[in-house]
Amino acid sequence: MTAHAHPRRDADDLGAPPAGSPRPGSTDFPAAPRLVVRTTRLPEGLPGDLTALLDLLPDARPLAWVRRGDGIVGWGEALRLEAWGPGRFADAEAAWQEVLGAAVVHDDVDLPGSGLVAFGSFAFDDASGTAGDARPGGTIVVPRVVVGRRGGPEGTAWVTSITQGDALPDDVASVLDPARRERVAGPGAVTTVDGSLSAEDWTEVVAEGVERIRRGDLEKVVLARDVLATAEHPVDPRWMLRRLAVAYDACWTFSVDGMVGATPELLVRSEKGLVTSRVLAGTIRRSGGAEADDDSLLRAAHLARSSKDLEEHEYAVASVADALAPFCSSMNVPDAPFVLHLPNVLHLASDVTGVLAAGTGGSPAPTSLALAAALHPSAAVCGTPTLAARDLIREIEGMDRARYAAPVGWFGADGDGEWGIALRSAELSPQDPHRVRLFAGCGIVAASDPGAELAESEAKLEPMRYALGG
Ligand SMILES: C=C(O[C@@H]1C=C(C(=O)O)C=C[C@H]1O)C(=O)O
Repeated sequence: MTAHAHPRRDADDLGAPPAGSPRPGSTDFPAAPRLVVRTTRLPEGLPGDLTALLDLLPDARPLAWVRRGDGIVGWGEALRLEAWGPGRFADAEAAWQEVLGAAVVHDDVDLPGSGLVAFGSFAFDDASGTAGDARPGGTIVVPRVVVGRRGGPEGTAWVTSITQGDALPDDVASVLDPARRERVAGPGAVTTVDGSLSAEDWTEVVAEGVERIRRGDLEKVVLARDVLATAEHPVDPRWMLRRLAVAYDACWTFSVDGMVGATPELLVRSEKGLVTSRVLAGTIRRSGGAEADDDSLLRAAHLARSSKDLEEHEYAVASVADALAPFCSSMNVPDAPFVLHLPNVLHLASDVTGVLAAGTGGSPAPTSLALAAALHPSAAVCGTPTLAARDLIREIEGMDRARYAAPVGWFGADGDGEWGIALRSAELSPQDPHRVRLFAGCGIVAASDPGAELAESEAKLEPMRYALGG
C-alpha cells in the first residue's frame, strides 16, 4: 500500500480537507508552501508557575509539550501534514523537509523550540490510519503562534509567529493578551464505562498472553485496555493539561491534535548531537494516606529487587539500546535502573544516552523524528521479539490503539526535538466533545499475574481520571 504525506493549505480547521486537496494515496501534491517564521524574545519573561505556558493557550485546540514549567505551547495552524499507513514516519519527514526547504526563518533566540517548530502525533500500528481510514496514521501541525520557555521560572521566554506566504504575522502583544482567551471550564460530572473489552475479558487476554509466553512463543508482550469517559460538559483539553502539569510535574505533559496526556517515558530527545531516551518498564502501585512516604520507600526497594520487573525492564532497555546503536558513535547504557517516583506508581527507569554519529557520506544526521521512528515500538510498549509481540497484540488485545503508546512530540528545523511515548494519555473524540477514550497497558512476562496486571492498569489510568476531575 502506498502512503504519502501531503501539506494541507489554509488548514486552520480540523474538519475535512479543503476541496481539491489530494486524497491519501494520490501522488499529486501541491508544492510546499513558503512559511515565514519570526521568533522574538519576551524581555519580561513569563510568570514562574508550572502552568505559565499553558495559561496562554487561547482556545480548546491546544498544542503543548511542557515539563516543570519549561517547553513550548502553540495554537492556530499555519500548516498541517498528514501521512498514512506503514510509511507514515518517512512520508511525514519527507514532507517536512520540503517545507523546511521553502521556509524563511528569523530567530533572535536560537534555543531548542525557537524558530520553526512542528508538533506531531502518530499511530501505534502500521495498520491503523491507512488510506481510507477517517484518521491519518501521522499528523504534523505547524502552529501559527508558539510560545516557549527554557531555564525555569527565570529562564528565557520567546514567541514565534508563523505565517504562509505574504500573510501578515500575528501581533505579538495581542496574541499574549489575556482578553483573547476563551474561559477554561471543567468537564463537570464524568462517567466511565469499559472500552473495547470488559475488565474481566481483558484479564483473560492477559492470561492468554502469559500462556503464549510460557509456551515459548515470545518473551514479553505489552497488553493494553481502554476506558470510555463521558463528561457532562464539553471537555476542554486545557483543563486536563493544567491539572496534569501540576500533579505530574516529572512527566512531559502534551497535547497534539486531540491526543492529551502526561507521559513519564521519553522515547527520544535529540539536542545538539546528544540523544537521550528514558526507558520505563517494571511498575508497582503507590498507596496514598499518611503512611505513603514510608510505604513508597519499601515498595521502591521491593521493585528494585523484583526479578519479574527487572526482566521486563531489561527487554525494554535492550530494545532501545539496539535501535539507537546504529546512529551513535558512543553510548551509555546504565547497568541497573533507578526507581522513578510518580504520584500513582513507581517505575524502574533507565536513561540511555548516546552521541549521534555524523551522517555517513555527507548526508545529514537523522532528525529526532527519524530516531523516534527507528525506536518505535520499543519493548516497553510492544514486547520482545517486536514482531511476535505486535502480532500477538493484533490477535488478542481486541482494540485499535490508535495513537496510544506511539510517538508524540515536537521537532524543529535543525531536526532536534523531543518525542515521548503517548502513555497516561487520552484521545478526545473528534465527533463528540463530551467523549474521551483513556488508555493503559502493562508489560506481561512469564511470571505475570492477570489480576495484578488489571490493578496495575487501573493505577496507570489514574492520571487521566484525575485530569478529568476537579
Ligand atoms: C504501557 C504503559 O506503560 C508502560 C509499561 C510499564 C510496565 O508494564 O511496567 C511501565 C511503563 C511503560 O513503559 C501504559 O502506561 O499504558
